[in-house]
Amino acid sequence: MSELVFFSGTMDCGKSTLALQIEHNRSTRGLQGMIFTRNDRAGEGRLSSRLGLVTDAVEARDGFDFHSHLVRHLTAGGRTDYVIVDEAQFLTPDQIDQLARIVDDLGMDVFAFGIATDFRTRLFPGSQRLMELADRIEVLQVEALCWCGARATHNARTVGGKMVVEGAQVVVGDVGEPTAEVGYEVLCRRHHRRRLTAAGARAGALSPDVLPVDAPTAPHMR
Ligand SMILES: Nc1ncnc2c1ncn2[C@@H]1O[C@H](COP(=O)(O)OP(=O)(O)O)[C@@H](O)[C@H]1O
Ligand SMILES: Cc1cn([C@H]2C[C@H](O)[C@@H](COP(=O)(O)O)O2)c(=O)[nH]c1=O
Repeated sequence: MSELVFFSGTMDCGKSTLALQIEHNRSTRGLQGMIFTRNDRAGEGRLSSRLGLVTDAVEARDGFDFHSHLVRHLTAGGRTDYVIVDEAQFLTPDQIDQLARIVDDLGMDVFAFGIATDFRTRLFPGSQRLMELADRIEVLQVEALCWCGARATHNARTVGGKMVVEGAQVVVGDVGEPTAEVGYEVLCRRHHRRRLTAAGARAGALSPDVLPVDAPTAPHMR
């Protein structure tokens, strides 16, 4: 029975790497995949992983119809056994419905990869629809870590190095580039709520305002 599977996790937890591994394992067994993406950092029509692997993909622009694309391909004599979609959070709910139709009407597995929530901790519309329709939701096993060492569960956006909670939902960017105008950092919920990034924590530790270590501790803080 074919399935719509949503592989979800924070930024930088290995989603694109897993997409490329699934593609590799299936294609080396003679299966034929159709790979889609939208707004990959490596540019149009590319699916890239931070491990350095990259492959060509069909860019799903605004108004792109996945189901019609597959039907046209099959009608022209093409073959497709499974579908991979990276950066699925950027798709519209209608496009996710098209992916479900590919599973149900064309009998293909569809593997969709994406982050669930944006920098404000709100679901992306495409991810919300995937959660509503997917046969299975898989949370990636490799833990991206917050600077404090806890599992990172949320994505923070920084502008000029400072964490922000307002702005456009979609701004393509990367983690680990603190000098970029717009950057991202994965955090645990506690530090996302407190808006405390690694740079903020470092600055706090160096601040002359912090109490000396031998200062008496108030009872409620012990
Ligand atoms: N130099 C490296 N050595 C080993 N693993 C790395 C290296 N750089 C990145 N990675 C791994 O790649 C993961 C990011 O993979 P990627 O597929 O690009 O993530 P995602 O698509 O979820 O944003 C990191 O969590 C890390 O495990
Ligand atoms: C949190 C958040 C992220 N984005 C963008 C930034 C990246 O281009 C992608 C996520 O890519 P990854 O392969 O999962 O690292 O999404 C965004 O546009 N808006 C956001 O709120």
